[in-house]
This record gives sequence, structure tokens and C-alpha cells, in this order.
Amino acid sequence: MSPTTAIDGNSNPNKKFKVTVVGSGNWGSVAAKLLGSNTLKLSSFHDEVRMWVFEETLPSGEKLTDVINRDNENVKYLPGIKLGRNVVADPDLVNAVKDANMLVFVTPHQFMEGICKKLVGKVRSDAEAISLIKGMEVKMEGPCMISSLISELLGINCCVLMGANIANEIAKEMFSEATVGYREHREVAERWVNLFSTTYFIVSAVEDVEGVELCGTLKNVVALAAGFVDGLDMGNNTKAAIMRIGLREMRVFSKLMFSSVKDNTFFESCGVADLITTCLGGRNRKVADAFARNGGKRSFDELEAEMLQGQKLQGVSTAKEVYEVLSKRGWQELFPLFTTVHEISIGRLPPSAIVEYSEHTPNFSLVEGSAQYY
Ligand SMILES: NC(=O)c1ccc[n+]([C@@H]2O[C@H](COP(=O)([O-])OP(=O)(O)OC[C@H]3O[C@@H](n4cnc5c(N)ncnc54)[C@H](O)[C@@H]3O)[C@@H](O)[C@H]2O)c1
Ligand SMILES: O=P(O)(O)OC[C@H](O)CO
Repeated sequence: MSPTTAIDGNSNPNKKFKVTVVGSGNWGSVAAKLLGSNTLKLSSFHDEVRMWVFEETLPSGEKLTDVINRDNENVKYLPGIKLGRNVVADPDLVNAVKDANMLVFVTPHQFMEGICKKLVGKVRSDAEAISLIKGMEVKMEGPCMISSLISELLGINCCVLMGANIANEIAKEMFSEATVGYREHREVAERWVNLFSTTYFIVSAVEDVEGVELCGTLKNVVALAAGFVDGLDMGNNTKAAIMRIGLREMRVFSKLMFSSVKDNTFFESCGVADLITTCLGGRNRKVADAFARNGGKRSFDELEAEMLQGQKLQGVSTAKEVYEVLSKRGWQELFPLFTTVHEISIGRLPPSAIVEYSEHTPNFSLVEGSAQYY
């Protein structure tokens, strides 16, 4: 960082950063609230935070955007919490991003490719992005992290922010931590840390975009396994074992995909802490619990629609995406937990298989970037 650069990475005292949040679900709305309260306090940011809303009509016949702007509350995805008057909902994606030089992406991962394609050529060339999205795409060449999708399609740098962050708790300003992952540009990471930090939301930065993003992405698969265990009333020891095995598979998978991934990242909020909170209190765990209690007879799609009222699970599609990567490489046996979670979620195996696979689980370690048995 140069000596003339301020703590927020702004070396030009006349330049003000303008923030737009792309997404307005449960976490998207909480992020907009948190950012809106900070932009009012930080002199190098414009007060207004624009929030792109995927427009929908409420049962009352009103548009969600109109209700958010009138009542200052996202009544569908974050009821009971005021967002702050400087958070402005906008149903027009291109209009929402056009003036922003700090773009916060926070939608379910399955919608991001379509969103990015609509934004090609529409964002400022000097914009910086951050992704709060836990998920990935799988292409012919292999996995494509959402931050890479944003960077490649929009031609802008993209950091990530992940952590033990159940949105409804942060909305109530309960203490938690998060991790920013960045590549090379420390001063940009510091600007994001400054923009997100509050007394109840403690953010730190590590130079490991892929490690941070894969932690946030893969823990959702382990959360499904934890939910199956809960739904089968298997107890705390079993759940702890699933979390340990899951963490190990997260680390091995991440390091096989990106040799740059650092072991220490797994000890940050984005790693072990997010795994724990998701396996205790997340939506993936909750719906997987119901799936197991129904003996796998009701699909995840059906349960998601019934239990989450429009909110989206990330774990089921991530388990499928991870499985595609594993099967292309012939690695299923190296990742028995990830493989079994996918096979249970599509009904190929019963929920009880979540512990049965362990009888023939190979132990493995990483030696010079490749998986080896030990
Ligand atoms: N909710 C949490 O506690 C939490 C915490 C940390 C990270 N995350 C991550 O943040 C990301 C966003 O999750 P969320 O909780 O804000 O969303 P959500 O699951 O609460 O809401 C779903 C959102 O998707 C939108 N949507 C529906 N159809 C769409 C379409 N066709 N195109 C675009 N958008 C559409 C809805 O309008 C809604 O805003 C996910 O990757 C999630 O894993 C969530
Ligand atoms: O509710 P989940 O399972 O989508 O998890 C929410 C967050 O990712 C927890 O950090």
C-alpha cells in the first residue's frame, strides 16, 4: 500500500466510491443493510446503496421493488428488518450497475451466468467486484468459480467474501466474522474490508481467492450430509465425524483443483467456522433433515419450495457439480462423502447410506498436489 493511500484504498480524496448490490434474497438484503449503514459513516463512499431486485409480484398484487422502497423492508426475503433509507431497490439490472464502481454480487449461483451475460459491456471499466456467492459452474474444461465467471465475462477484478454468516443472525447484528479472499491487490481487499466491517461483523483478508471461495461452496455439500444424519437421529458423534470427513474432502478437492490454495484458509471464518454454522443452523441442513425424515420420498425441489418460500438451496446443485468433476476424473472413490451426498440427493441411494460408505472409505492424503492413499 502506498503511503498516500487511505485505509479504504482510496488514494484520491476527491473520488467517492459508489456501491451496488446485485441480488436481494436473504443474504443479499442483509448485505445491503450492512453496507448502507457503513456508507453513511464512511466519507469516501456515496451514501446511496442501490440493490438490484429480481422483480416479482407479491400475493397482495404489489411489486416487490415498490414495497421495498415504500416500507424500507424486503418483506419476502428479510421480513421484520429495516434496510436503511439509503438502500434503493431497482428492478432494472443495467440501470442498477451503470454508475457503480464497487459491485457486490450475491444471488444464488445458478443465476449468475445469465446475469453476467446481461451485464457484458454495461459495467464501468474501473469497477471492482466482490462475490458473496457460494457455488460454482462446471464447464468442459473443469470447475469455474463464480468470481472467475464475473472476472472473465465482465473484464473486472473480483474478490470474494465468505464466512460463518447465517444472514438472519447478521440482520439482528449478532457478532460474527467473515473472510475476504483476494488476488494480488491488497489495497482493494482493504477497501472491501473497510466497507463491510462493523463492530458486530469482523472481516479479515487472505490472499487466496480460490481457497476462500471453495470453502464457502463445498461446505454446502457437507451440510446436506449433516442434515441426513440429523434426519436419521444419528446423534452428535456421527455428525461431528461427518463434519471432519467433509472438511478433509473440502481441503483435498480444493488443493487438487488449485495448487495455490493455502491450508491456513481452512482455519479462517470461511473454513471451519462456516462449516460448523451451516451444519448446525443452515437451510441446506434443514431441508436435508426433512428429506431424510421422509425417507428420500419427497424431492429436494418439492421440499425447498415448501420450506424456504422462494429462498434457494445451493448444496444440491453443488453436489451435482462436484460429482461431475469427480466422475470426469475418475475420483469418486477418493471423495466418498461428496459422492454419496449426490447419490442420496438424486435418489440413487437411501439417506442411511451417508454412514454406510465409511466401511470401504479409503484414507488419503495430499502428496505434491495429487491424492495418495495412506
Ligand atoms: N442466506 C444466507 O444465510 C447466506 C449466507 C451467506 C451466503 N449466502 C449465499 O448468498 C447467495 C445468495 O443467497 P441469498 O440467501 O441472498 O438468496 P435467497 O436464497 O434468499 O433468495 C433467492 C433469490 O434469488 C432470486 N431469484 C429467483 N429467481 C431468479 C432468477 N431467475 N434470476 C435471478 N434471481 C432470481 C430471488 O428473487 C431471491 O432474491 C447464495 O450463494 C448463498 O449460498 C447465503
Ligand atoms: O443456509 P445455508 O445452508 O445456505 O447457509 C448459509 C450460509 O452460507 C452460512 O454461512
